[in-house]
Formats: sequence, structure tokens, C-alpha cells
Amino acid sequence: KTSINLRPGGVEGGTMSGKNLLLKVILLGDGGVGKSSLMNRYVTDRFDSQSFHTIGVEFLNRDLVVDGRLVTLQIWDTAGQERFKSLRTPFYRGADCCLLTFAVNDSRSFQNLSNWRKEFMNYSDVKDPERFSFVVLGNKVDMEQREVGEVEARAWCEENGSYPYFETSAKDDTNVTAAFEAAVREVLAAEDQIDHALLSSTIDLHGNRKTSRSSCC
Ligand SMILES: Nc1nc2c(ncn2[C@@H]2O[C@H](COP(=O)(O)OP(=O)(O)OP(=O)(O)O)[C@@H](O)[C@H]2O)c(=O)[nH]1
Ligand SMILES: [Mg+2]
Repeated sequence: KTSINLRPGGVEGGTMSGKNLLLKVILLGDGGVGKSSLMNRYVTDRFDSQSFHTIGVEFLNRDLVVDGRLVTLQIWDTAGQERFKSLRTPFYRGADCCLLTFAVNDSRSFQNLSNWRKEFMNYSDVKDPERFSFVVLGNKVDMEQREVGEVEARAWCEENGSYPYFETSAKDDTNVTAAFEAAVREVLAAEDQIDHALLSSTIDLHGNRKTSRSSCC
């Protein structure tokens, strides 16, 4: 299958070797939890222990193959500090997946996950909130002093929509690739469901047309 149907908001880009899929994922979470560090680890394989707070948004692309499909992952990294809210929210539209990020040594950042999800929903204009793909990242697992346990984090994910959960460290490169690949898989799985729904509604429509024709002629 070389062409893939996308719901509104997704973009299809062309390449020399056929069509490849451009997916937009967005990193949200409190200032300092490690969003920029995760993106930089994944795209450039570097870690900076002295990074600056992000102002507004930045994005980087990385190509990858997931389950035999060539995908360009466009990662949007946002500023988590409250004062930058108006600079980040215009960029939520068109996202295919949202990575809700907290730091395991900062319980406040974990408690704020539901606020981040709310903010995303308010500004992203997602058509079907129940089906939208979220992935949750508990970052900084290399740190000694944890304030949020894995069991507690997994329970939140389960209760709030069975979101995949990854314990990551941008510093040690733990689960970073796995987390971004999971985001792609979540989107592809959601697309497949929509393809199936479209297919069955097409069949229904044909059925209806046939019935109405035979009744009027
Ligand atoms: N120990 C450890 N430190 C990390 C990790 N990820 C990020 N950091 C550090 O945490 C600090 C904040 O990281 P950033 O990536 O800038 O955080 P951010 O979420 O982008 O913050 P904002 O841009 O303000 O929203 C930096 O000093 C990073 O070096 C990690 O996995 N482990
Ligand atoms: Mg940042």
C-alpha cells in the first residue's frame, strides 16, 4: 500500500520513492521536564545538561521506518512555562499525536498532565477527542530521587484513556526511540481504524443507493 488516507490535519508529502507520510507530533508538559532534551536526543543524539528554556515553539524532522512504512516525523517542541502559553497554543492544530511529558522527580509536573491535555484539546480543534492519540512520557528516570512511581503513572494512563506510557531519560538515552516510535504506531493504528470505518460506510452508501433506485424505477 503506497498511499495512506489521513484524517484532516495530517499532511502527505511526496518523495522520489513514492509517497511518504508526514506526521506531526507535539511535545507538551511543564517547563524543565525535558521536552527539548528528548527531541534533541532523538533527532541529533545529543544531550545538553545546560539547556535553555524554550520560547514559543521549535520543530525538527526525522525520517524513520515503522512496520515497513517510511514516515517523516515532524516533532514540535513547545515552551512549557506558563508565560509562553499564547506563543505555543497556535501550533497545536494539525497535530497527529500529543506526547504528554512530565519528570519523575517532579510530582507537580505529573499532576499537571490533565491540564496539558485540556489545553491541547482547547486549541487543537481535534474532531474526535475520544480517539485522539496521546502517549505519556515520564522523563529523567536516571535521577535518584523520584516523586512519581511507575505504578502510579501507569494507573493514570490507564484511567485516562489507556495511553501508552514510557519511562525515559534523555540524558542516558533510555526509551527515547521507543517512545517516538510508539507515537507513530498510535497514529498509524488510528488511521487504519478510520480507513476501516470509511470502507464500511462506503459499502452502506452503495447499499442504500441500490435500494432507493429499485424503489423509484
Ligand atoms: N538528569 C536528567 N536531566 C535531564 C533529562 N532531560 C532533561 N534534563 C535536564 O533538565 C533541564 C530542562 O530540560 P529541557 O529539555 O530544557 O526542558 P523543557 O521541557 O524543554 O523546558 P521548557 O523549554 O522550559 O518547556 C536541562 O538542564 C536538561 O539538561 C534527563 O532525562 N535526565
Ligand atoms: Mg524546551
